[in-house]
Amino acid sequence: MSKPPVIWCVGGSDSSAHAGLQADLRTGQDLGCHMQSIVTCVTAQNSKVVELVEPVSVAMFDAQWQVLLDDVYPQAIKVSLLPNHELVVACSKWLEKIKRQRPEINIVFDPVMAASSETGNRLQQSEAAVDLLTLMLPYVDYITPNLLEFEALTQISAHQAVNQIAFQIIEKYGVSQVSWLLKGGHYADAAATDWWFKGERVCGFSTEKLSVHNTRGTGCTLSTALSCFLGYDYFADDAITMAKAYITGALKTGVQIGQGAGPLGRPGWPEQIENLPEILMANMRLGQPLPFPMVDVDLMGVYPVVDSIAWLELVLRQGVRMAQLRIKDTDAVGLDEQIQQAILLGKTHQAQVFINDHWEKAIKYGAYGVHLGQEDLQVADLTHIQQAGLRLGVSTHGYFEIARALAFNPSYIALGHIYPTQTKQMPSQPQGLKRLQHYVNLLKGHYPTVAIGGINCERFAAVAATGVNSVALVTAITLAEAPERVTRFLIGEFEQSKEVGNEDIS
Ligand SMILES: Cc1ncc(COP(=O)(O)OP(=O)(O)O)c(N)n1
Ligand SMILES: Cc1nc(C(=O)O)sc1CCOP(=O)(O)O
Repeated sequence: MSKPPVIWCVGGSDSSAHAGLQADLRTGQDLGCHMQSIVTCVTAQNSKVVELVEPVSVAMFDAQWQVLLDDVYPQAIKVSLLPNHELVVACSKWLEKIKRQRPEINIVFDPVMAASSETGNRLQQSEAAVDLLTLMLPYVDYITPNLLEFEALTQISAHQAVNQIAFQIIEKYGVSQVSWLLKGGHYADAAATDWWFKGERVCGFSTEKLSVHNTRGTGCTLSTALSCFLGYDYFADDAITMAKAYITGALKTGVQIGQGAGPLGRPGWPEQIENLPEILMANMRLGQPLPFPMVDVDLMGVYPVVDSIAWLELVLRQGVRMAQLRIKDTDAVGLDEQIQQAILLGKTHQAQVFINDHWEKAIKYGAYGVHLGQEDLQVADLTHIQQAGLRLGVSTHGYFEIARALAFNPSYIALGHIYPTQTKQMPSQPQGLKRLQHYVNLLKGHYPTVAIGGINCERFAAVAATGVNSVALVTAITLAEAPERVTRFLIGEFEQSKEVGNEDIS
């Protein structure tokens, strides 16, 4: 069994366990991480009041860091409540040391200043906020203030255009490694949009604002979930998408414990498609409100992606019912003729033949569907493709791209790349089977799925066993010694995996 990521949480003990370290530990446990803690203070609080806050001594604080460091390095560190100035100074020294030794460890800082319970003491002495950013920002990768914390710490108004906020963050703190995640729960909008600022990059993660009562620990839970997903090595945009989906699920499952607002639920790995945020980006085209026509899922299965009519004919003759013509050269001789022949072959074999990239020609000649990458989605005339009755397949490489693709209501979603591939230079690491399984679980019953990238005869059965609707292959077929036999073998394997899947259900 693979080891769980180790995540350190630096923060205060909350006797009610609605927020603070107790909420952090439950979140990490829920996401399969091993959580370790560095206590900054003990608080006596319940769902209604913060009665007393007692910081630990700097000696105790240092001893916790040292003893953990003597034993193991974490994959990520989440820092939250630092109740006084001495502990802010001590924490920044530890972070400096760790960043010097292991710059790859992600540091997430949730600058807690006050509890959201109705009455009581401030959690952080006001003098601790002085120099907080100066001391912490050099070592932090993510900072996750809510609107009130953001304005109090930066003196930048959160009530202005997001490009203006981005500009002022750069003006004040320079362009750095720091990602600012400005949480939108306190805005008086119908939507809860968290804005991510990193240098000039601005991106919104938006969900409908939920009208729920049990909201204690929202900030702790979001920042811990983010730390956990970073600990699993997800990219920043994927980890933020997942953390937002997680917090939405947690808000929906909150429980009334005590007399004030109760704690959030712990909804497990984000696999509910309705909890994925809508992605908002400048210059990103709006989604496609009407769905594209559906594909016939029963005809999906083995999905060869080939670059010539000869190959297309070969695979269709073996019984393949879904295939793609992928000719990357826009100036290829006879491109129009090849696309027309591909469409005709699809009709002859009653197969779903997709055309990669060349959407205008696909429309012109009446193709069954087109397959587009994320960049193509920004430039292709999707309304025209849809009105012409073509299906749309979309490439994705993680949660962020999946969330973005959903706005277009595509006919299927391709998930890549699962294994290392020789066919194409990929900017990211292979996803592997575990991530594929999560994506399939997320999309099942909503969108047909296709796995692609490095899938060969040996790996095929394990990929099919995830329940993915289709497996796309290039070299497993085109470099095979006996491509006809391999294609038929894979068709048989896929049919068998469906039978096993059906047995599982019954
Ligand atoms: C089924 C399937 N999935 C992914 C791709 C890759 O498409 P794209 O992102 O457009 O990259 P190129 O194919 O253009 O390299 C695909 N073609 N088919
Ligand atoms: C064309 C393509 N797209 C990918 C993606 O992840 O989007 S991976 C890939 C190459 C697939 O080829 P092979 O089966 O030879 O590895």
